[in-house]
Amino acid sequence: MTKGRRTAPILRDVLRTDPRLAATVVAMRLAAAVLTPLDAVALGLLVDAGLRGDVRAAVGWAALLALADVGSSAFNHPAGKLEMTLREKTNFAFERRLLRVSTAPHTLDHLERPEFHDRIEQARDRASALGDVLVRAIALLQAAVLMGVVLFALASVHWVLVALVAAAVPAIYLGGRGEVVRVRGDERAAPSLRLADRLFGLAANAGPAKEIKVNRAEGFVRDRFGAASRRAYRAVDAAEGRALAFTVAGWLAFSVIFVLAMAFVVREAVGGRATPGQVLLVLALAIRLTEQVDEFSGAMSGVRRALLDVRRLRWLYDVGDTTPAVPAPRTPAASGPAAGDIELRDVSFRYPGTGADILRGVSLRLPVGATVALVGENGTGKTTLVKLLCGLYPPTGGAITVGGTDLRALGQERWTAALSASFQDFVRFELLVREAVGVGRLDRMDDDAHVWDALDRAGARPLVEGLPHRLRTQLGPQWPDGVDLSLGQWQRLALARAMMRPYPSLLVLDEPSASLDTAAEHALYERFSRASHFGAATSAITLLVSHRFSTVRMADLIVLLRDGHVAEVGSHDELIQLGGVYAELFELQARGYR
Ligand SMILES: Nc1ncnc2c1ncn2[C@@H]1O[C@H](COP(=O)(O)OP(=O)(O)OP(=O)(O)O)[C@@H](O)[C@H]1O
Repeated sequence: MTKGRRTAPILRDVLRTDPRLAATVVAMRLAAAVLTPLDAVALGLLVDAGLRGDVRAAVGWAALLALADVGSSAFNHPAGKLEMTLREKTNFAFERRLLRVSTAPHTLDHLERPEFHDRIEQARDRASALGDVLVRAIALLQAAVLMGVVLFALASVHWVLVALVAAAVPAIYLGGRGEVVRVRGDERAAPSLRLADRLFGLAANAGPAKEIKVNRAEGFVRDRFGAASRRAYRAVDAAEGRALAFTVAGWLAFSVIFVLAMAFVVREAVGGRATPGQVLLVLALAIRLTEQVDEFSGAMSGVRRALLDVRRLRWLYDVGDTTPAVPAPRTPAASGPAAGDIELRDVSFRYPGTGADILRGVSLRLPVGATVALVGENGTGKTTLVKLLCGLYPPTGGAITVGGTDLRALGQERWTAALSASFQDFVRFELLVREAVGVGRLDRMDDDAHVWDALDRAGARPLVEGLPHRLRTQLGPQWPDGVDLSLGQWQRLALARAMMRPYPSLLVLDEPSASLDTAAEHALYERFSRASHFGAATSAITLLVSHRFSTVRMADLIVLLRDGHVAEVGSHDELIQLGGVYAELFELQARGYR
């Protein structure tokens, strides 16, 4: 497909964002473009009428002068405001598309691929280009129409004066070249500016500033910030110097013609072939033209720059090629319940774009109703295995089945609906408490009794009862009346979120108590161990990832991962009897607590 054809749908979308608003802005800008040079025409005619002693005509031209001046401001000013709205609306429409692209795949791997992530980030940075392209194109149209009116008015005095408009062409061209040089300078400065921005964020935000202060690294950050900003401005200053040379050359050419045109019209007036009003008219039009040279070259390079950015966004429209599809199921789509024993058969996994298998030959059966604990050293692949079980990645080798059905045949949507999970790096949803918990099951978000039940199951009721507006408390200190929570309190809400689905087929608790205090952790596991806890009561499989062996020991089945494969499996007693790595680690931790 050609470049033009692939850019066209983007531009069409830009126009479709709010066509009525866009048409209003265009109409206002065009009206202003016609009215603006009319003031020069009215001024010239007013002077001539005055010199003739024709008071009625003078009053008429004065009225036109006032109308042209007031009218052009009356159109231009609100048009500027409407353009801001148009730009914002276009940005939002684009961000909606970006969000759709990022969230469309059911799997996670596209988000973890650095090149996809970079592209999304860059696309977001360029989102303003779409609004810009429209607004700049309108500015270009306005400048072109205005110059057309000026050309017509000059020609009405004498055809030679058309040279004045012709002289604007090299000035516009050289001004445009200057803009291109400026843009390149900005691009060269961008990495240093980005670095300076990140460094500023490190020093000025409470979170990272803690570490900076404790390590006495303020001077280091300040020096790096200074060096990065100096680098950025060196690039910008050099570009400004060259751009200025282009602009000055353009203006010199225009000024020479300007002076010659004025000399010509004055000579015509002296010879009685032009009136004083026409001299004034040409002078006023030349001034208008001077303003437009700047406008036109600015708008032209703006459109060019925005189009360049728009072209870089074309991949979003071909996103079907860039987001990896979940491999086609080997078996036909299943229709039975997404429940039953989970079985992993010789599962291996490698993150996209990496060279090593993180999981190798993992074979396991997770029986219905069981609590299975996954243990192992840092980086052995526990969270990776959890992501596979949640269907966030398809295995690169082997298969995962639920009740005998391959997860891929089950369909990610159905499997996600049967899952519930709370992750170690839980999200702090800065919403109302009811919503932050209700996200766990959207169709019951507004059911207060259901939310309270989930809070009960996560042991978070006392926390919410202590908040100023209970379920209706706004979370997040930067919102009006928003409250902040401690890390452990946020984790309790994350747990409650996982409890919104009381009967999942798989409940994943990845380090669910990492931020909980001892009493809260104890209460949590008490609740789990009661009545062979949750799993047996609901036929869910509970998968627990934890480094706390005192917690792990109550699981029905303990799986020890080592270097991406299953090293030991069994109950606590069996593994202690085995006297292997689990027994060693358990003993080590138990000794630590004595
Ligand atoms: N998105 C990713 N892309 C590439 N490699 C990854 C990705 N996520 C994790 N890894 C790598 O996979 C390995 C296993 O990571 P994983 O998070 O599964 O370990 P873990 O056992 O859960 O560790 P921990 O106990 O520290 O939470 C690590 O070497 C890690 O660097």
